[in-house]
Amino acid sequence: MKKITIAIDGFSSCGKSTMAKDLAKEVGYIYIDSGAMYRAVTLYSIENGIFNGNAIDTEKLKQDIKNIRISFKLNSETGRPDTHLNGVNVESKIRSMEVSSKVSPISALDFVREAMVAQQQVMGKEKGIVMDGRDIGTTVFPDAELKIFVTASPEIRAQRRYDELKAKGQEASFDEILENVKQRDYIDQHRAVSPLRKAEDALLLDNTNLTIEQQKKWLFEQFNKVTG
Ligand SMILES: Nc1ncnc2c1ncn2[C@@H]1O[C@H](COP(=O)(O)OP(=O)(O)OP(=O)(O)O)[C@@H](O)[C@H]1O
Ligand SMILES: Nc1ccn([C@@H]2O[C@H](COP(=O)(O)O)[C@@H](O)[C@H]2O)c(=O)n1
Repeated sequence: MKKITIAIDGFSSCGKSTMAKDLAKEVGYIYIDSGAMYRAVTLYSIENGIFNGNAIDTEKLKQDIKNIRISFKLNSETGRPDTHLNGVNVESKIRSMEVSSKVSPISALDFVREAMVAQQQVMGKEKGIVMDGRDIGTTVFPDAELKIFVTASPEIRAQRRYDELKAKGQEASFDEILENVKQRDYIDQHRAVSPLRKAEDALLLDNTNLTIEQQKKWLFEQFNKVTG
């Protein structure tokens, strides 16, 4: 069967990667979490003195960006790809609240986006890929055969993230998570370069009242409609 490109965009913590991973596994496609790439650049910036408080040394990051290598390696225990930054597994570190609170200003920088989008387009050039993010259907793969835009209420998104962190035994504050979700949505929607928005030809999915199984079934149906 001819392979297609699938772009899943939407607001933070609304279930994009859950849907994308499940579909990719089901149909044997590559899965790429583009948010993990921006998170890895943010972690690099935190660890290499590019942040002074919330101020970003953009000149240093501009020089360093070509030395930031991001790759994904399958974790045999979780069955999911782990993010590696310059050869080091940073999957756990990039999910911290510190990275979450700093990632949107980093991802708003034009030269950072240029570098990430170029890498993402190389990853998807053979098709057979499911990529989730904010600008996949609008900028990275504007010709994707299947585009989905996911949304859910901020409160339910924060609750899901809170439950996830609690289940992992990590410290979490619901209010802090809700604030972060709203703040990232705002910055992501209002940045000058590739702001978060629904592509005109994307299908809208509000999963506020859907279970993981229901949204999985819905996505699989959309995939079957496109691939025939
Ligand atoms: N329909 C759903 N009902 C309940 N929980 C869900 C649903 N979809 C996803 N989740 C859970 O919500 C949390 C966030 O989901 P996920 O990480 O897939 O979101 P995301 O949109 O990829 O987030 P991010 O923007 O941070 O990349 C996870 O714990 C996931 O298991
Ligand atoms: N295509 C993308 C993907 C992500 N971002 C930025 O990264 C942040 C973290 O992404 P998550 O998917 O892990 O939540 C996100 O808030 C965006 O700022 C992006 O700009 N483009």
